[in-house]
Amino acid sequence: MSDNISQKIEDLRAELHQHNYNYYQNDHATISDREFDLKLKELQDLEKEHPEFFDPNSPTLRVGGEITKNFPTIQHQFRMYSLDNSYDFDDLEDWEKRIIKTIDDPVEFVAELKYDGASISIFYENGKLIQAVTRGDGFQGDEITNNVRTISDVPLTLKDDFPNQFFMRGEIYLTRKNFDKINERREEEGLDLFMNPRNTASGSLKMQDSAEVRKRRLSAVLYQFISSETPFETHWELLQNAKKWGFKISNEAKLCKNLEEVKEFINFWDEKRHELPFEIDGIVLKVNSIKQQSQLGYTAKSPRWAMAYKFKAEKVETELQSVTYQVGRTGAITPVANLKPVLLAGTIVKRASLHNEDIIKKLGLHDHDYVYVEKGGEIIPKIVGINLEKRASNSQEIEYIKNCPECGTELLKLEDQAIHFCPNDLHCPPQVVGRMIHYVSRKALDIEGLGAETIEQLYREKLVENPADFYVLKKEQLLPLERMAEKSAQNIIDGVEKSKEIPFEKVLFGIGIKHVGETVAKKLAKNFNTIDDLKNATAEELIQVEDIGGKIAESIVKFFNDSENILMIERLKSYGVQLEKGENTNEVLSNSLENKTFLFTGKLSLFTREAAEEMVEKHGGKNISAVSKNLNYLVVGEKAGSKLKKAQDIGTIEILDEQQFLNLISE
Ligand SMILES: NC(=O)c1ccc[n+]([C@@H]2O[C@H](COP(=O)([O-])OP(=O)(O)OC[C@H]3O[C@@H](n4cnc5c(N)ncnc54)[C@H](O)[C@@H]3O)[C@@H](O)[C@H]2O)c1
Ligand SMILES: [Zn+2]
Repeated sequence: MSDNISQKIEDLRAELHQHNYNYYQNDHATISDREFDLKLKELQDLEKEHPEFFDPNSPTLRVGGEITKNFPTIQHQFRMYSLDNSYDFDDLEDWEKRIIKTIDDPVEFVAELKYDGASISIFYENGKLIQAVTRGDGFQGDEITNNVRTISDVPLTLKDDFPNQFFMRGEIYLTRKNFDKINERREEEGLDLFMNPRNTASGSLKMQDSAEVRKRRLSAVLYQFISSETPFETHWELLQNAKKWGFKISNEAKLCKNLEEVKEFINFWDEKRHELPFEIDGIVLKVNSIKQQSQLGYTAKSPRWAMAYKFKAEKVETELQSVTYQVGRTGAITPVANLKPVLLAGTIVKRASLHNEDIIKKLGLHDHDYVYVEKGGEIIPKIVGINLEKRASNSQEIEYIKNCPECGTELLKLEDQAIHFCPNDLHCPPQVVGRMIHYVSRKALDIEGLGAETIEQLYREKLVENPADFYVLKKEQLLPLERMAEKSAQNIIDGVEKSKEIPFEKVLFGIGIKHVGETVAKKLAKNFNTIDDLKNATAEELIQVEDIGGKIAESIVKFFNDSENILMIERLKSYGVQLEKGENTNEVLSNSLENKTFLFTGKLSLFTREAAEEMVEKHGGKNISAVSKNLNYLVVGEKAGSKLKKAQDIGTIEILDEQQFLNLISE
């Protein structure tokens, strides 16, 4: 008997360690948070009943994360704990009872949203951001200061009457909107989509290149002040003051006099959370009085003075009406479950993604099954189970399609990938349209007036089939189209004409060679002067170029081996599209800094001096080498010395930190 239990405990521990690893290290969970929490609870209960199997390394006693080898490891001066979970009001009442056993005075709570992101601890000294560290295993974490500096919600310098030295803890997260943008871009570039904002935020923080981190447009909220001396008596006052010092504090936090008010807060947000621009997975409750907090103290893993309340993922049952298959613009096939419409988490759900064949098989889905649908960590509703009792006896198992529903071509599946795709990239309608949409997109040829819808129409009318066709479009052909006024038709014609000025590197990106994203296109344009040089390059030669690997090289060679592609290129050339490097490779982004002079000093951490000077030039400004009356802006990094002093003495020079400089050029 006890052998069985010990085995069960060991199994659960091993399984949970693995899930922790998937979740924190790989940013790719394989079970839902709820399932994880249930297993953890099961282990907790078993350990409580059987203290003889105690193990200090059990996942019940440890914070799940770990440090990585990619960043310097920093010991936390104050340990970073996890939170205990509660799932209903009974759990909360039990928690209050435990508190009352220790505390005699009335207890107030601060209720906060539980942002679903990655936690961070940021050290400030004399009002300056010094260091940012991840939670790691709670005792030590990864030092990711440069990455955190790129997040505009995190102040680099403080204002007002801040304490000398302290840590601010908070959550780095991604808004739904920025998450969608990242995925749209990834889709354009033919990359796998990210699963949810949480693991994207957490993964972004672990990138080595902080310039890439900046592009992810992360957000941050700060929710905890930590120091050996606390300047206020309550958590609530600390939050209000932190706001004055310049921190982004959640506007939704609320001071609650008692548990009743806490419950109201929870009920409110359980319903309204879907309207927030970011995801939360629950509510966090904290005892307001700092004195009471220290009386309550900590368990091995979490503070006794705080509690997470986790929302239930809503789950509903509905009928599967059919499975259809979508062909993406890159040829990827996505099976979609069409459902009998049902209300879930505030929206009517009619469809759920089934992702790929393996998932359908794993579910064992039959036609017209009654399925359970959940909106959990993923944005898109998900089928999490089947009500087998309602299955018709003669129902058939869903059989995955063998051919492309759009063009009939036999589908392919790469060994290391779960998805099928249609290899007919030149003639499969969604892929043909996708390629043209990509060509006109902002980062490619940037043809205004030509949106996805118009291109679809033009394609249906057989007016365009590949990007070269845009250049022979006539106004008379456009005018008969639906909702096409004289002016919009002229805009398209003008936009197409203007695209002939777009530089080579963007054209290279635009023609849609698989695996050639924006950055790769830039590298190629640096190394090959003309499209013909690129066409004539062998795979071996291509691999010599920085950042070009075998997969990309192969794809380039394949592209130029296709006669239709060659024909398109020749046509583009004949219409005057830039297919070689122009003389003026220094592209100009704006003239917003015209007549303004800049100088950079000190240790820069958001960008290199070279990159900064390039930015100035691209916006029409000028870099000069010394501080004088002619200088308009001095941008100071860390440890700026004599130049800063001299500039201050002159008095007319505007002094910016790095963030302010970025704000200036993005205005
Ligand atoms: N699906 C999986 O495989 C898997 C694996 C491991 C963990 N998980 C999930 O992660 C949870 C455990 O993660 P955890 O240890 O980070 O605990 P947690 O997410 O349950 O709670 C602690 C964290 O909440 C965050 N937080 C957000 N808003 C906050 C606020 N206002 N105040 C204080 N903290 C706030 C902080 O980052 C803090 O570290 C599990 O309960 C589970 O749901 C899932
Ligand atoms: Zn096809």
